[in-house]
Amino acid sequence: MITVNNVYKSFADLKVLNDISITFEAGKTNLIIGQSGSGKTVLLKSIIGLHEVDSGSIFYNDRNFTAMNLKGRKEIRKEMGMVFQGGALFDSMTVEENVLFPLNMFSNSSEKEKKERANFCLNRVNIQNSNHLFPAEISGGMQKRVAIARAIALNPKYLFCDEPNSGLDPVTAILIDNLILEITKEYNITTIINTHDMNSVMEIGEKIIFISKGNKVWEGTKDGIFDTDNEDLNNFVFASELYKKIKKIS
Ligand SMILES: Nc1ncnc2c1ncn2[C@@H]1O[C@H](COP(=O)(O)OP(=O)(O)OP(=O)(O)O)[C@@H](O)[C@H]1O
Repeated sequence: MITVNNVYKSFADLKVLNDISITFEAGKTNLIIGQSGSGKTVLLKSIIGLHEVDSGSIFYNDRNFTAMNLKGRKEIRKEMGMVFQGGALFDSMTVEENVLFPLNMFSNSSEKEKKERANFCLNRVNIQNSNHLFPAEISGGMQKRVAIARAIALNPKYLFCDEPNSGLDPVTAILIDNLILEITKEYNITTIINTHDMNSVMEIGEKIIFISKGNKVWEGTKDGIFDTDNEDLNNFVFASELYKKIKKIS
């Protein structure tokens, strides 16, 4: 579980996060949604410690991450997996080397064990016979799967995904979403996903948090999202013609 308590964050005069409090539960896909510029990435980066918050606190289970020194944070970082926008694989490394990277950084296992673990993770995301290929030689969907394999290499307790299916066709996007959902359940991970994508919300959103102009204005389940009176959320959800039609039908 990750708990965000009364977090504020500004850049000079720009107030980006305003009194944000959220509980992200383990074994669930927690989706942060909101318009471009609403503060989703700043929130995610604050949670993982890439931004220092101005005030408030972030707890990993009962551990106060905000109050920790670098050494303490490093221990918690070992428990985090990350899938960034665009996959963010290292272009100069092969598929296998990409997945070995966190193992080489943080694990004391033998070379043989690390290789076995990398191959287990690649198998888990259905990547076979591609260990020697470079990211430029595989499709966007495969790149995302390799990024997920790399993110789970160290058996994370916490998984962070920033727009994990950006740039993918709708069918591949749903496969990636479901892979993240399955892994979350299988390993009881606290998973936080930033997304604009209403298809992801409907496919895998177990807990949904809607951020607007740096404020948390709504949280609930995907079923509740169509019944809300919140005008900002309605504008976001029904921005596409498809969802306007769904609203009319339901
Ligand atoms: N390092 C930074 N310095 C100054 N301003 C920043 C910084 N990072 C983000 N911002 C500003 O904070 C606001 C929120 O940005 P953020 O990237 O969190 O939005 P977002 O909701 O993730 O948008 P998108 O969905 O387009 O990625 C924006 O106005 C952005 O310009």
